[in-house]
Amino acid sequence: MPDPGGPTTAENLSKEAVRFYREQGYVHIPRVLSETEVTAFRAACEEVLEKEGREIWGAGEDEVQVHYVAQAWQKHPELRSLVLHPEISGIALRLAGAPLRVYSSDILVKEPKRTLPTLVHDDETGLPLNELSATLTAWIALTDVPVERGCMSYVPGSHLRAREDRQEHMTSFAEFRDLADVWPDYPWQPRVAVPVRAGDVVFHHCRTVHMAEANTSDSVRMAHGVVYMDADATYRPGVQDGHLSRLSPGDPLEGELFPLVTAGTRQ
Ligand SMILES: O=C(O)CCC(=O)C(=O)O
Ligand SMILES: [Fe+3]
Repeated sequence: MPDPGGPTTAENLSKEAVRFYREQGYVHIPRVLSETEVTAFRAACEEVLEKEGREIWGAGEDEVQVHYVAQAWQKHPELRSLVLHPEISGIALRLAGAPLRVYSSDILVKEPKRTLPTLVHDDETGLPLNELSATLTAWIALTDVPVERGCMSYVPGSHLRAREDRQEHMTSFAEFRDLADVWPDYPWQPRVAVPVRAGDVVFHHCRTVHMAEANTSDSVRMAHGVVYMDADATYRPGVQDGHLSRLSPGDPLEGELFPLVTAGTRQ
């Protein structure tokens, strides 16, 4: 895909990038954040990590895939402005081609030398939501992430696979099925590793199969994952839905905890 060279904005995002995303289920958008923004957002993530502590994605302290802080955007004003960043959310809107709301944001850390690969999954399985069609994740790099530091990899076109090859939902982690069980063709699919520089963003559809490498480098990998959901998504009891406990099944997710993303407005 031609690279325009300067910063990528919601306005100058190419039609090729949108087409690539719709066909492949992911797209790497270079230079969305400036160096100054990366420094500020990374500092905010470090403050939240320090203050809130972090949870483990993985089997235990010796088998960490990722350290994370959930709902991070509600824990620091700077991170609220990251999830509502006009270019990131504006690009998400153009890729999705449908109205979106912020669902969640996670700080995603892989410590050097001691983190395992992130397991193969798609995001739909773990989202406690109905009515997903355009829902996507913006994976925002706040450090350089070459392959050796734990970059993301994607199975191109996997968001378009048949329903019988997907685990659409789970109500507990015990239900989680290995992807090769769910999708017998998975082991023969190509995977594309996407190394990124700080300030780049990779977007992926909620059904796109993805994973991340281990961090075998000497320094930390810091990223921020923002899930932008279909604006009319409703609650479907599932995993990691403690923050939705005031909702009943089928309720819309609205209001200030799930802000609508609007093109071109700084909020
Ligand atoms: O950061 C990682 O290693 C995994 C992140 C992920 O799965 C996601 O953002 O959907
Ligand atoms: Fe994911």
